[in-house]
Amino acid sequence: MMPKIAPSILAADFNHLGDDILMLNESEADFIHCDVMDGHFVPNISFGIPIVKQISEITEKPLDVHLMISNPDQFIHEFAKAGASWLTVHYEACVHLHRTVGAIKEQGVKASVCLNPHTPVAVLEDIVSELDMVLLMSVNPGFGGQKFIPNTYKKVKQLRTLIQEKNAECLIEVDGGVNYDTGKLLKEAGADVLVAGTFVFGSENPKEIIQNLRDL
Ligand SMILES: O=C(CO)[C@@H](O)[C@H](O)COP(=O)(O)O
Repeated sequence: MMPKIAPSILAADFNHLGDDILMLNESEADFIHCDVMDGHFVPNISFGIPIVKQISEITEKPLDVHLMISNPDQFIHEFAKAGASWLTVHYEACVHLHRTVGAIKEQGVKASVCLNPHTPVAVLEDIVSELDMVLLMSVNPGFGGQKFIPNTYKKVKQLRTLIQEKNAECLIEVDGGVNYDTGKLLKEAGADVLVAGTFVFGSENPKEIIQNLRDL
């Protein structure tokens, strides 16, 4: 099956963000991936609710909002109101993960949980059947343009096995260092959604890159 492609606007040109969003409307992108960073859970600050809201006003694509923040429960309602179709929280940031997932669903938003590179897939055993998506980080979260961590291929396969064992209906998304080479191997390992920032926006022709990633 063709992977879905979620360009990460962290690598977009923020002086012309509107133009990049309109360009994505014309592309084959399946989602727009929005990386929200708080300078506490991750060592970087990106953007927050007002930017997500403004993007939602002009995009035709579902917004896939990745919350790299501490205490995400505090902001679920606000991000849902701002137009998120998908909300991803970090396993490592949630003490009561089951409650947090329930709170996301109560807003009518698809619920997703993210694992950092060091967190084993097995921690999701008792929650995977409640999830719409799992996001596997293939770099340490906080920055675009980092090198892909190859252990991710094994985690994708383990997660696919877990999803099958539990009869869950849950997409596998991978984020960080995605290009044609890593993207192809991720697809073969069983990934459903590829997030790509630098590879898309660092190119002369982002729409072509998105198309080619889908056709891998
Ligand atoms: O969440 C993150 C970084 O924390 C990612 O979404 C990156 O933004 C992916 O960027 P590239 O590795 O594709 O540049």
